[in-house]
Amino acid sequence: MNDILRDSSLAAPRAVDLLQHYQPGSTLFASSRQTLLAEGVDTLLPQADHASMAAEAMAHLAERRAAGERRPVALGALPFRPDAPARLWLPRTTLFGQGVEAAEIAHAPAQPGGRRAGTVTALPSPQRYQDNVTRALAAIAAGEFEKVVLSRSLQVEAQIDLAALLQRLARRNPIGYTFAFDLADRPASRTLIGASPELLLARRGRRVVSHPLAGSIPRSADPVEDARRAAGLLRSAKDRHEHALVVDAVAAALRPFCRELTVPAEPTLLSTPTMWHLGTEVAGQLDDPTVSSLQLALALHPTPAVCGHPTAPARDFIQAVEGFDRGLFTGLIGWCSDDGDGEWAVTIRCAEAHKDRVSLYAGAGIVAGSDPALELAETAAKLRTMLNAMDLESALEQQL
Ligand SMILES: C=C(O[C@H]1C=CC=C(C(=O)O)[C@@H]1O)C(=O)O
Repeated sequence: MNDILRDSSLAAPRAVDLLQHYQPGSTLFASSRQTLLAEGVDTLLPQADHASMAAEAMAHLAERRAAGERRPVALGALPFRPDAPARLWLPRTTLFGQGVEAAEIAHAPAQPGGRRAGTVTALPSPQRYQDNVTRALAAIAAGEFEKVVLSRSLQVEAQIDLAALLQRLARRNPIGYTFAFDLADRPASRTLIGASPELLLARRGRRVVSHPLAGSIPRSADPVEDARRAAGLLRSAKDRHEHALVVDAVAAALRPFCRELTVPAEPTLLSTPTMWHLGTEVAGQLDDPTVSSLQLALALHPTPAVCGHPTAPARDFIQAVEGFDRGLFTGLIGWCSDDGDGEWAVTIRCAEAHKDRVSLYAGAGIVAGSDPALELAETAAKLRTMLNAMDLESALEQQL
C-alpha cells in the first residue's frame, strides 16, 4: 500500500484517495461514515454456520489485538441462504479513511467501468419473471405469505475495468455503500462489486442504526414527473404496507438487544440516481455493548426487504420459482472491528465479476396489489445502477 496513505502523522486519508488506490485483488468498502481499504488474507474463516463463523472471527480479532495490532478488522460477504458459502476473513493490512464526501468524489476521474457487451443471458427471462410475480400474487391471495422478494439476474459478457467501475459507482452514489470485495478463493478470482443504498446495520459503541428500504419507483429524467412519482410513492398504501413489514421485522429483531429503540412512525423518501425508495431509520442503544455489529447484522438477516414475510414460506417460494442461485446477492457485506463496531450493507445493486463475465442482480418486493409489468420495470431500473456505471445501459436496453 502506498506510503503516503500509510503516514500516521497525517489525518485519515480521504475516501477519494483510497478509491484511487483500489486495485483488483484488494477490498474496499466506502460509506459516508468511513472508508476502508484492505489487502491480502491473513485468516480465512472455514465454512460453518454463520453464527459460528462470526464468533470465530471475533476470537481471531481479539488475538490480533492482544498481539498489539491497533484496530484489527474482519471483512465479510455472507450469502442470502444460511447454507450457501460465506466469505469472512481477516485481511493482512487495513487502512481506515474518511467517509465519502459528495463534493470531493464529484471530481474523481470517471472513465467507463466496462466495455463491449457480448452475449447476454437473462435468468429468468423477462416473461418468466412476470409469470413468477403472478404466481407469487396467487400464493399471497391463498394466504401462504404476505410478501416475497423476487429477483432476476443478467449474465453479460463484457470487459470490466473494476477500478474505474468502483470509482464511478462511488461518484454516482455518494450517500450509499460502495464496495468491491475480492472473493479470490472462489474459482479463479471473482469480485463482488456494487453500490447498495441500504444499511443493514451500523454499530458505534452502544449506538446501533439500521435503515431498511422497501417500496420503490424508478426515477424519471423529467423533474416534474420525477417529483410526481416520489409524492405518489410516499402516499401509496401498497408500498407503505410493503415497507412496514420490513420496519416491523427490523425493530423486532433489534429490540431484544437494545435498552432504547426509536422507530419513526412514518417512512421518508430516499433517492439514488435510478430509484426512489421508502426508508425508515431505526436507531437504538445497545443493552450489552459486547454484542458485535456482525452478530446484530446476522440477527436481522434476511429482512423482508430481500426475502419476505413470514421468512420461511417466502424463502421456500424463492427457492422453488426464482430459477437461479442468488449466492451473495441479497446477503450482507461489510466489516467488523475487534471492539465490535462495524458497518454492514444489504448486498444489492451489485454484480459478481469474473474475467470477462459479469452477473448483475435485482429484485423487487411483491405484495397484494403488485403489478407484474411494474415489478419487471422496477428490477430493470435497479439493474441500471450497475449498467450505467459500466456504460452498458444503452447497449442492453432491449434485454431489460
Ligand atoms: C432487492 C432489491 O431491493 C430491495 C431494497 C429496496 C427496495 C426494494 C423494493 O422496493 O422492492 C427491495 O426490497 C434490489 O435492489 O435488488
